[in-house]
Amino acid sequence: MAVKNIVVLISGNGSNLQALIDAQNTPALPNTKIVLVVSNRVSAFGLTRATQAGIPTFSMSLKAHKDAGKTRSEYDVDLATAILARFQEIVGGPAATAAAAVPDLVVLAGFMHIVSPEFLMRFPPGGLVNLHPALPGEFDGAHAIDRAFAAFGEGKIKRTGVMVHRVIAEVDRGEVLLTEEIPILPTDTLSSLEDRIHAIEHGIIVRGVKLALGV
Ligand SMILES: Nc1nc2c(c(=O)[nH]1)N[C@@H](CN(C=O)c1ccc(C(=O)N[C@@H](CCC(=O)O)C(=O)O)cc1)CN2
Ligand SMILES: NCC(=O)N[C@@H]1O[C@H](COP(=O)([O-])[O-])[C@@H](O)[C@H]1O
Repeated sequence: MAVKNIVVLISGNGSNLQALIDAQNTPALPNTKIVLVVSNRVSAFGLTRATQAGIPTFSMSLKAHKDAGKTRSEYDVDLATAILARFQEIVGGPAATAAAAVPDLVVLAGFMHIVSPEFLMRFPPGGLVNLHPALPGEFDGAHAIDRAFAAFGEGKIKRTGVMVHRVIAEVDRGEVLLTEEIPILPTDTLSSLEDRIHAIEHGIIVRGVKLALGV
């Protein structure tokens, strides 16, 4: 069976990317290869992780696009175009087949940019998944862990969680592939909760990608 080619989008530390790097082409994530890592922040340490693993990378900054007088929509088109062009260079093969090549899956692993329909329409439907540190329908968007901890402090919740979901235009509302509840303990600080969530994320992202690829 042909190897499943994965592109990972990041914005920061890349600990979830590292979990995928470590799992690729192992029984946890069989017959897979991360072929490209892309960041919207040039300073993302995840780019270093990818380079250390021998994985090609590039970054594209929204700020640089805006400084050049380009719109957010133009950034999204340019980003998708660059991802596909670089992917086709890497995947190779005869020009005709290379041009048709698209990633088997694009994984948003801490990618802190809301992608527009102009971006999504350039990839196969269902071809992107996202890891989000909250339960379905709760704390959509950025800073989900902080918001969950604040809600716990107000007595509104006693647990939070993480999920892997398909990416659609509506943020964090795509089909849920995997979810896991995480209790919030009375002794928790924001930091201890973050640590427990991150540890669970590193497992669920691998299982979620495995599920999404059907490997
Ligand atoms: N169209 C979609 N785009 C993205 C999704 C999605 O489900 N649909 N998931 C997010 C990941 N994410 C939560 O899981 C998320 C990331 C970032 C933001 C956000 O508010 N970003 C701001 C910039 C914030 C910053 O730069 O620190 C923005 O894009 O203006 C919300 C949710 C990935 N994209
Ligand atoms: N809304 C998306 C979001 O908040 N994603 C979160 O960013 C972190 C990235 O960590 P990493 O760079 O170490 O993988 C992870 O906690 C992930 O759930």
